[in-house]
Amino acid sequence: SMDTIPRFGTETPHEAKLAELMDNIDAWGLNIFDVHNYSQSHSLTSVMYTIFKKRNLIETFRISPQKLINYLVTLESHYLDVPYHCSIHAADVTQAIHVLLLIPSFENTFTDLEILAALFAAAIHDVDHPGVTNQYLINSDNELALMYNDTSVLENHSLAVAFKLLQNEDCDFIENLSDEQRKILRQISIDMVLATDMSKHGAIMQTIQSFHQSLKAKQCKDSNSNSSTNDSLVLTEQKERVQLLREMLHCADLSNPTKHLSIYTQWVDRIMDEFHYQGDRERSAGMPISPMCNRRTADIEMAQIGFIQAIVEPLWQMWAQLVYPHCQQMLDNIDSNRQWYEYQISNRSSRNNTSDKTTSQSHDSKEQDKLKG
Ligand SMILES: COc1ccc(C2=NN(C3CCN(c4nc(N)nc5sccc45)CC3)C(=O)[C@@H]3CC=CC[C@H]23)cc1OC
Ligand SMILES: [Mg+2]
Repeated sequence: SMDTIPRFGTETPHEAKLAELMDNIDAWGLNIFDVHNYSQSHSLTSVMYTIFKKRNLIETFRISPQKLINYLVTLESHYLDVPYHCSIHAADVTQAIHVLLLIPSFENTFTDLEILAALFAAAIHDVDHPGVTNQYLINSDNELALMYNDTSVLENHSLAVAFKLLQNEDCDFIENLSDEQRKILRQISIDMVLATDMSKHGAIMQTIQSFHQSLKAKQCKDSNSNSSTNDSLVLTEQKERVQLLREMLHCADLSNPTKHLSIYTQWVDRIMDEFHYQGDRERSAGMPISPMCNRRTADIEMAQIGFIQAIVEPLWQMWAQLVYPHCQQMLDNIDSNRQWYEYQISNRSSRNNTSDKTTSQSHDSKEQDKLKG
């Protein structure tokens, strides 16, 4: 019954503190690491459950709250304890896409089913990620590369794991969706998660410019000029709405540099931990060491400046243009964060290097050791 389900989906002695944090669930500035700590390491469950309640999705799709919690807790437990691609990353990306969906331009754009699919895709998109890249799995003849013929190996695997978990009767929170709705949810989720493979980044950047220009042309000026959303995007084709959702999840997946510096640098520590563990394995296996993965020659600041300039800033500039002025904060954070890393580099020459900066995160490397094989 309802009274057995805690307010944020999981039992925690810090419910008051979690409530305070969840007041910011609609804000770009939510501290997902605090949510993880105060939810007893259930950030993905508590964020998803809170968003579902807030968006009234439990009523709209007659979802059993208990089955939703069962699914979320099981999904969360299938994220591995790796430095970056853990359940906190899934919670972070899910909360980010929730905020992007709140942008006034999209007030009348997506159906409830598309919103359900988008949040689901974000929550599942990296489940059971082993903390190494597709290329590493291919180069090391990993079972997963064999299974998926070297094609979007990690993304295919996460989708398969996530949908497998849904087959468990106790976790099937979408049982009351019609067959047609289930088919659409599955179709949109597959499309969005496969698009988080960075090998698809170029294709997304190719089409985004012309696609957004066509959308701006269609943008309807609301006749009632004093309404809050005087320029909402209305797209008649589901195909176009899914393309927008695909870009939105890709933006959310590449949103670390759009966050406040104190949050962003924690993600940098984590991704570099993960890349350096992979580089250690490549080195000891006599394999070529992948870009940014060699801890002995790592230039963390340069890698971030390259990541921002080559990938993150161009993508977010396209996105911000479409929803102007609603993503200015993201562009401002990207700019100040890039400048901070440039300042770190300019500061190197004058700073006497007494000790190397070790990453501030100490991670249990048991998941990484599994891969040593
Ligand atoms: C916080 O800091 C970070 C967070 C995430 C990543 C990721 N990086 N990549 C790729 C990006 C392109 N990459 C580049 N390769 C080469 N050769 N040159 C260059 S210049 C610039 C990049 C680059 C390879 C890794 C992934 O696929 C991850 C899985 C899905 C999304 C993004 C994730 C990266 C971060 O900081 C670097
Ligand atoms: Mg991924």
